[in-house]
Amino acid sequence: MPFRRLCFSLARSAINLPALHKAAVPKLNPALHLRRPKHTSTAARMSRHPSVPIPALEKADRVELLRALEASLKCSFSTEPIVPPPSPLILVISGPSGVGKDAVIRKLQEFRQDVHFVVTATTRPMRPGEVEGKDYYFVKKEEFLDMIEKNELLEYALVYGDYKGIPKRQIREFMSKGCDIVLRVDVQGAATLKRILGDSAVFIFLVAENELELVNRLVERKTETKETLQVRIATAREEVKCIRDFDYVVVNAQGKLENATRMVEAIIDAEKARVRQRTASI
Ligand SMILES: Nc1ncnc2c1ncn2[C@@H]1O[C@H](COP(=O)(O)OP(=O)(O)OP(=O)(O)O)[C@@H](O)[C@H]1O
Repeated sequence: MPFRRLCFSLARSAINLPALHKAAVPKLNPALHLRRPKHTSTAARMSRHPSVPIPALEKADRVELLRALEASLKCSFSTEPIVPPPSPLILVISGPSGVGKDAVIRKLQEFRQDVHFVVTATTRPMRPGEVEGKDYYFVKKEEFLDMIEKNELLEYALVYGDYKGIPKRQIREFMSKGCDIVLRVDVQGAATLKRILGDSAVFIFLVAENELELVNRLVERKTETKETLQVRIATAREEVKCIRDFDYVVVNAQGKLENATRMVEAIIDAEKARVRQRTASI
């Protein structure tokens, strides 16, 4: 006998249930039970599912029909959800510098309220338009080293001469609220996170449609010097070779930011529909 049916039978025969987990007892369908006529015969009183002839389907009143079906199957139809709510996800969004990681994440936050972008701590200087606590936590090098010392970071790295790291506390806090978590890391960071989180997180690699567009985007952003531009382009060439280590690749084509963001949303939806859910614990 399936476990759920066994629990239900125990409840029916008034055996003491407190030791059993409450969630294991199916909820009865109130619509059906409220409208049940009172049993009159002794046999009917002895049975909670007296035999009721199944009425003709075309003419039957829906409640009567369901009651008759319950009776013939000798159990009530449960209103418990068939599958539990999906687990919160950890999404790791990575890709070469300038590909549009920040831009996609910003859009994603517009589309979905239940996504929390974990704000990375960094020692790099603030760029024009960036907001403390929203884009990054801008901290001094000494503060960052202190966070490393106290094991407060899930992952950290020295990127182009500046430290970047992911605070663990934020992830725990928002996952416990049922939010999906978005981590934004460079490709080197994604490799580290893969070692730490394995298959418990979803790894997405963002690319431009071609190298020329990526370079254009970096130049347009006007945040780079000639030297850093060269380093970023050379690094991007190497990073693209890592696509195979990711679960998904999303093309963020020129002028198609919304399409790329919708694709990330579709990935989230698909992950939520997985039979074997990923379960991350930090
Ligand atoms: N689909 C797109 N079409 C046109 N421009 C875009 C697109 N996506 C992003 N951009 C622009 O490209 C530039 C780089 O994007 P963004 O800063 O989000 O990249 P990033 O991957 O976060 O870079 P980094 O890793 O260097 O911080 C920004 O000026 C952004 O507005």
